Amino acid sequence: METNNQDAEKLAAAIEAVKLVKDGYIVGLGTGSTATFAIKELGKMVQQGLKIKAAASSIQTEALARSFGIEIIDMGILSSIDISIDGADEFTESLELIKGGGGALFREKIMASLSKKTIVVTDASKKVEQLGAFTVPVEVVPLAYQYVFEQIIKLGGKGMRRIKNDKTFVTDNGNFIIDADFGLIRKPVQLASELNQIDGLLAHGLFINLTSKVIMSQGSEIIVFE
Ligand SMILES: O=C(CO)[C@H](O)[C@H](O)COP(=O)(O)O
Repeated sequence: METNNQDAEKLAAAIEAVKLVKDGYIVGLGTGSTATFAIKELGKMVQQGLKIKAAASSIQTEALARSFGIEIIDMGILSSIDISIDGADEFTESLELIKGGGGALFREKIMASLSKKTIVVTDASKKVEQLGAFTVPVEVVPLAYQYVFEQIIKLGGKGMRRIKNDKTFVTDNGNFIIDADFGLIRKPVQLASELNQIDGLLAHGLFINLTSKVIMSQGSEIIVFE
């Protein structure tokens, strides 16, 4: 369960991250509760005159950004994004992440790939020694569902179809999510590369070499990993 303290940490990390946004930037907007704090802060800055355009990593984020008057551009026409700000479900000091708890991993991964700088904002609960306490979300094209599910088992994982409100969760791209439990992940680079080879698997939540900086808030302290 989220605590007020966790929310205060998320807000503090978000406030620190938005300081890196400059006039004229194209900004990538993440998805989730921590990214939401950053979007709201950026919204205030836009209302005070900051000139930015933004690419959104989910339909929900796009609606929130527009509600603050942030101009949205289609990510599909961009060849680069100046900076993106997003959350994470887990991160290590070597800037490897698990993302996708909110189901936006595919767009978030494309956004991070396009970004000159990707800033991850977190509270202190997200820092781990080794990834894997959080299951790895895997976005799968529905017709490949059973095939991908069985490939995950072959890699030593246990898959679970994501369900929300008693129904199969459907991503913004019309796909399903398998939450794959690989236990503690000793070789995230190897696992990421094995998952990348599965046909029908659109994206997985292991984000390797995609993060410039993690801004973590812990109590009244801001700690930066880069
Ligand atoms: O990857 C994500 C969404 O797909 C989020 O960034 C991640 O789930 C963290 O969310 P929150 O900030 O709510 O803890």
